[in-house]
Amino acid sequence: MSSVCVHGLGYIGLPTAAVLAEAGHDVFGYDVDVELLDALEAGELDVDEPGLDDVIASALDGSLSVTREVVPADYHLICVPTPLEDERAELSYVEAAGEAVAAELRPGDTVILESTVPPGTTVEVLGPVLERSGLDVGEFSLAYSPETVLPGNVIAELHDNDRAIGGVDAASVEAAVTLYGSFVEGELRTMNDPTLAEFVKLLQNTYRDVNIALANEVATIAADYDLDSREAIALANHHPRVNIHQPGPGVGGHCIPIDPLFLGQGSDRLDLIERARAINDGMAAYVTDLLEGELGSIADASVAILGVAYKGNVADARESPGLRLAETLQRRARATQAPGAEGTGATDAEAGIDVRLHDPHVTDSHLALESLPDALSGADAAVIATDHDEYAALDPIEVAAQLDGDTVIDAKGILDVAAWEAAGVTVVEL
Ligand SMILES: NC(=O)c1ccc[n+]([C@@H]2O[C@H](COP(=O)([O-])OP(=O)(O)OC[C@H]3O[C@@H](n4cnc5c(N)ncnc54)[C@H](O)[C@@H]3O)[C@@H](O)[C@H]2O)c1
Ligand SMILES: CC(=O)N[C@@H]1[C@@H](OP(=O)(O)OP(=O)(O)OC[C@H]2O[C@@H](n3ccc(=O)[nH]c3=O)[C@H](O)[C@@H]2O)O[C@H](CO)[C@@H](O)[C@@H]1O
Repeated sequence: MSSVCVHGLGYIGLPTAAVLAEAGHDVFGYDVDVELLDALEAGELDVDEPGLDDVIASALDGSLSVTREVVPADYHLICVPTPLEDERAELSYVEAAGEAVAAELRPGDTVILESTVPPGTTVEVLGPVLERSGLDVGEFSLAYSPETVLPGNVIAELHDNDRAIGGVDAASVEAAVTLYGSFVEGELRTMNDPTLAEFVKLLQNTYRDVNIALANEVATIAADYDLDSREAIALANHHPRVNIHQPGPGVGGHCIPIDPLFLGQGSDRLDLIERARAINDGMAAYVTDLLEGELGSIADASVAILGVAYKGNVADARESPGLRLAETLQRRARATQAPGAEGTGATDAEAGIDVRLHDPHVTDSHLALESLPDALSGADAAVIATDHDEYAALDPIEVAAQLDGDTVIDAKGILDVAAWEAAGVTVVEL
């Protein structure tokens, strides 16, 4: 077993550190966020992921220790953020982690980058930073191995997913295989090229984004033919080589709306990929059109948005389709009231629209979330923007009694339309 220093104890790094400890390694978890380290040391876990708190708690009782300084280790695993800023991947966190590793790097150690990055980052950005240690690549091992876990199923996927491993040389591949082989039950797919592994990771999320854009466009076309898009997609998917994804109010989360754009960092050939982004982002305007179609005008409407988490049964509201819809409704209402006033910063009250937000999972105090009765009470319409189980289980008779109007836009296709229509609700599905 080896010593492993994990850099970045967020959504990816903390479970990875815990699973490595579970596999018997001596794991040191390092993060620049001191409050996070304090909370971990105090055993105060704030994780929104099934089964994760138990795994982390038992790792902290075992061979996972929180460290306030980067320590020398056989392996350094870098799991720091790589946000998109001004259309570029912000790599300063990777560089900072690289510098901290360089200060402790010893001949024979292995550095593995797990963060999602534009192709070329491991070799062109991280490698040179690590060489500030005085060691050349080759004297230490260097690899890229992307994380592919699905939020909501992290622990299982950490173990079960196949893993791409791209090393700068055979020794780097071998070192990374030894580490991942200690806890991964999926296939380890190795390549002597970190850039290829970086590219493959981006392709996976790009495939999903483009496929969802197809589903979203199909939904708008099906509506023009008065057809149920989900039924049509399900029927089309019976073909052995067809797998169209599901339409929705947009694509959210910290990965899929962002990662495809990383492909554009070293290439100006993105075309379909950028169009897919625009189609997915444009679903907020399409849902707004649907509301206008039902309500006539939204300028003075009260609309309850049910769901600001980016997807069902999670608490993460990053790149939230529900919040994008709220902004789009407000912009459209302003433009409707005073043509040309779009983007002038007029308030809701001036525009007359009342957008209420509800989410049973999200706890962000900045979002002015309302209780479900407050959100629904007297509203002209409700939009299901997230496929939380709680929304699928809503009682149509209760909701119909709370709403003033009778329109529900089911942008996630989770309601039993017959039951809702029997309760007097007009359901518009995507
Ligand atoms: N969240 C996901 O579902 C997911 C899945 C696959 C890949 N990824 C990728 O993994 C990477 C990490 O994502 P995340 O969701 O865990 O992010 P996160 O924001 O949850 O956690 C990152 C952590 O890194 C810490 N950090 C920042 N700079 C640091 C430094 N120099 N040294 C040590 N710690 C530092 C932050 O304080 C934070 O706690 C990103 O590149 C992301 O795109 C995320
Ligand atoms: C290739 C892949 O699987 N990658 C996963 C993805 O995780 P995720 O949680 O971001 O992915 P999704 O569950 O797809 O959700 C994204 C958004 O798309 C909407 N959606 C989804 C399906 C659909 O048919 N129609 C939709 O509209 C959904 O509501 C939500 O807003 O990225 C992680 C980080 O890289 C990966 O680690 C993880 O493997």
